[in-house]
Amino acid sequence: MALSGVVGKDRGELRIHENLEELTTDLADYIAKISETFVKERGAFSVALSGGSLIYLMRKLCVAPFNRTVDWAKWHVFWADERVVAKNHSDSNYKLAKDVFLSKVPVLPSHLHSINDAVSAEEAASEYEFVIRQLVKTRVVSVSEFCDCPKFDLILLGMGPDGHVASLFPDHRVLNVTDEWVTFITDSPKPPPERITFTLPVINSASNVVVVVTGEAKAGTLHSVIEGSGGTGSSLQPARMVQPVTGKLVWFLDKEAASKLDNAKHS
Ligand SMILES: O=C1O[C@H](COP(=O)(O)O)[C@@H](O)[C@H](O)[C@H]1O
Repeated sequence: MALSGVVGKDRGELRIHENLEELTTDLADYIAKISETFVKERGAFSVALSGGSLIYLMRKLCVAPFNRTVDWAKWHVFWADERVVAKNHSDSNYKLAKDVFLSKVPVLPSHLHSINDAVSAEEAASEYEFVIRQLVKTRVVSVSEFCDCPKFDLILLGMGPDGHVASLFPDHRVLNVTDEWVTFITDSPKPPPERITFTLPVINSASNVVVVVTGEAKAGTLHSVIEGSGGTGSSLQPARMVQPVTGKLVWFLDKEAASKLDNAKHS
């Protein structure tokens, strides 16, 4: 049973789980319910994935009951960030998601919107934005009422120990990009260096944003992001900048990641 709580105005809902077994079940259930809502409402579900530990924590989506109850043919899968490497490279976020769960469910191959891995990071970012713009025109992806941005039904993020989300790293110039949907970096502090990433305005335009954080090693950063100053000096941790304009933000945590949160102690 997850402890649940709502934190400060822009910090969203916390779901704190006793162990990974509970977290993975709750996460799969939550994603399945959001997908059902959007498939009923508009006949499609647009979901953007990240890489890293998040993908392993989504693994229950490909087992019963979710493998049978989710309307996989209506899913359109995107990547909130991707490493600019070949699709069969062990660093590829696409490969990770494909290996761990996408190859085990009936998502249509034409609905897997991965980046072009044969061009430079800059070209891959601009081509990916073009692809998303076409899918906004055909309403596969909704559009924001507030800015020139796509409105994904769900964006799933992990958080690195430094507070990075997608490939938005602390103090990096990409945090200030507001005139592009997808941008690129060639100097990622975490290898590999070349990546594409959704920009903050795109993340904050989504209808739902889920951030999944596990393990004691991230507890200090998580405390700073959720209950502390959100960074050092004048720079905010990227995870703190995740503040959906009208969408819902939910944090899926295990008790180790949440161990430094006052909110967890008092729930
Ligand atoms: O490099 C990346 O790292 C983050 C965090 O990964 P984790 O394994 O510490 O959870 C991930 O969310 C991002 O998509 C990925 O490209």
